Amino acid sequence: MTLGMETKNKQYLLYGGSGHAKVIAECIAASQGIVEGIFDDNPDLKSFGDFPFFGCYQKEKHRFPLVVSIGDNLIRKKIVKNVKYLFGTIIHPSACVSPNVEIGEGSVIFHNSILQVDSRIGKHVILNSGASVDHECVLGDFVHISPQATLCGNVVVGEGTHIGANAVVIPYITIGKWATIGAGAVIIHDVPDFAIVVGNPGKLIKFKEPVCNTSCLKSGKKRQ
Ligand SMILES: CC(=O)SCCNC(=O)CCNC(=O)[C@H](O)C(C)(C)COP(=O)(O)OP(=O)(O)OC[C@H]1O[C@@H](n2cnc3c(N)ncnc32)[C@H](O)[C@@H]1OP(=O)(O)O
Repeated sequence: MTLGMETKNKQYLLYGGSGHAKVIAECIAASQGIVEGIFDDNPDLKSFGDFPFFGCYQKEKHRFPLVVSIGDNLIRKKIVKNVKYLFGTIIHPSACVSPNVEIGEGSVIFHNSILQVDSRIGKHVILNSGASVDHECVLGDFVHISPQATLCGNVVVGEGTHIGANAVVIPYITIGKWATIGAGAVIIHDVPDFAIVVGNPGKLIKFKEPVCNTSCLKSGKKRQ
């Protein structure tokens, strides 16, 4: 599925002046879309490349689909909760995306990544450069699949989980929510929520502390 035609002349906004934003901007340009401006809440940031820079998020300027251009999954989730609804989905023309997939709003699919048949990816997901998500995978919201990572068929990844660069997950594995898979790990067993797993074969080294779930995000407090 090539979205180049659908994206032509379409206008977008970005939220987050990061390296990740630069890649998203190039994806938009490659699809002949237009970055109309960028928000960033950092008061020290005064400009971002040649793009119109708006500073802090302003609801009234949110007139085009927005992409939260921050790689950190938890920060991305916090931002999404605080902006009005209108999100864009960006797919670089070099990505190989089956026509039989579901892609949630706000998700970005970078250069040369692959998304195979009957996969479902949630909202605000990142498929980074050259990531490969094979048939019938299910990815929750706010997942990040890093460059060159490979999910074999029928892998399930929970909300907010980060799969590190070049990691490999064998078929039928379930990875919990808000977990981290280290760069280069090979995952051959299921991974629990909030776990950090590294190495080949993947070994659980610790759990994230403090553990933070969606209810803590709602209340703005960290779970004890
Ligand atoms: C375009 C982009 O840049 S997208 C971003 C892509 N980013 C990534 O892929 C980064 C993935 N992150 C990692 O691999 C990190 O090392 C993490 C998250 C797994 C661990 O980070 P931390 O929690 O800070 O752990 P820390 O660095 O303290 O390491 C803990 C132990 O695990 C080991 N370890 C850490 N990462 C790895 C890894 N990827 N593979 C093997 N062992 C590892 C460390 O050597 C250390 O071992 P030791 O206790 O025997 O000394």
